[in-house]
Amino acid sequence: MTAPIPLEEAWTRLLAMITPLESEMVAVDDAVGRVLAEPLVARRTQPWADLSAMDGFACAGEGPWRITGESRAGQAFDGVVTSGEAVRISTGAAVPEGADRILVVEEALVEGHELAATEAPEPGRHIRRRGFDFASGDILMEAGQRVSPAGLALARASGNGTLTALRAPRVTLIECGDELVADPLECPDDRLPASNGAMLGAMASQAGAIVQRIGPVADRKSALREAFETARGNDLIVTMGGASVGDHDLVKPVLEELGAELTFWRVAIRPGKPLLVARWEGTLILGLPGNPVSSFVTGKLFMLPTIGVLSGEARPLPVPIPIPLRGSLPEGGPRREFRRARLVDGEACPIEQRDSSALRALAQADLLIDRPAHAGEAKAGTPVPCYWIANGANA
Ligand SMILES: Nc1nc2c(c(=O)[nH]1)N[C@H]1C(S)=C(S)[C@@H](COP(=O)(O)OP(=O)(O)OC[C@H]3O[C@@H](n4cnc5c(N)ncnc54)[C@H](O)[C@@H]3O)O[C@H]1N2
Ligand code: MOO
Repeated sequence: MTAPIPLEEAWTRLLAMITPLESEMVAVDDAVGRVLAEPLVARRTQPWADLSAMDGFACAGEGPWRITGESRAGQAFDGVVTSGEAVRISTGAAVPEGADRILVVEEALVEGHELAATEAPEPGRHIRRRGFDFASGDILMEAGQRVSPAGLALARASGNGTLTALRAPRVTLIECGDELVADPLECPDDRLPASNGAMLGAMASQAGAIVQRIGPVADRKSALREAFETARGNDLIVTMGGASVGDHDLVKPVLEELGAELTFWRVAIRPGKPLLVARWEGTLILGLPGNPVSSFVTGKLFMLPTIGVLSGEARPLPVPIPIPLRGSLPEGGPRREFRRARLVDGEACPIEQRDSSALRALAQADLLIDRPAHAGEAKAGTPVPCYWIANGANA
């Protein structure tokens, strides 16, 4: 048996075997979660004219002024404002030609058509200049960027109805184990409701994948082989469980029988050591360990980046954020460890429970603290690298 490889080497070898998928046109309203294949270019200028940022009066020169009309959002004043004149204006309405300052309603004294100010408005104040946000032809988002809800709004505001994105990856998740039961309401005491498929399925969907789930599959080679055949042709197959060295751990032997090419097996991380990466025809295979926390951590560290590269993400690997430690951490062990932690008052507070089957502690964790192998003791207040996992009270 070969020794587990370091995480960085595992990432390098995994990323090297993934090719991004093809691109297609997508309606912007369906584009959230998709990754741009081409930059998003503005097709209009925003704002289209100088606009008022406040409700009040667009004034020319220092007051007092005479009110000569109104400019509303969507219905601009079509005259010119000359010195000593003003028009009523609403937020988002065009500032008429000649007006050089906005007097807000709260500081206006109106008597009939006469207008004075309790506070003299500064020239230029509360005016949003034409094109200050973006101008037609500007690149607003780069290829490789995932479209967020704000990105969708930007695409619409910039006059785009479609964009070019990579196809969403098709991912099949297979969970295996004789002890697993699909229906949590119908689970005898000596069995276990399957939970990893649902958890990893939700993570994959959130990452933009089209998810199919198979299982729970019995610990029989023929059953597992059949599951792989059903998933054949997908972009990615993720198995959970059966990845270790027990007599019933069948993922590796079945993949070998199917003629899959094993890229590596076992990574020097805790939890998650028995991770397997292979390729079967054009399909990538990730074999995640079955312990639920191990499944989650390897899902975060390997499945999501794989989906990220397939989807076209420019930066698929998780980015650590340094967060000061609450309390201290003892010296690290021989395996690089991902410790669950809560975010409390801006500090990373490690959760005592480290067992890789403990789902309650996982569901309470906001963060994974990345502890290098043989790390020295970390004292209270030391910034430690953390990955945001959004499970806990701050999700
Ligand atoms: N002799 C050794 N034994 C084990 C080693 C080792 O190096 N030598 N590694 C341990 C580590 S670390 C892990 S992690 C596990 C991984 O085992 P498998 O991937 O083969 O997973 P299983 O044995 O099938 O299951 C482990 C555990 O998780 C539960 N499980 C599995 N699938 C699901 C699911 N879909 N939903 C909920 N829970 C699931 C399963 O019931 C087991 O309790 O191996 C160690 N052993
Ligand atoms: O490495 Mo296993 O994933 O700890 O329980």
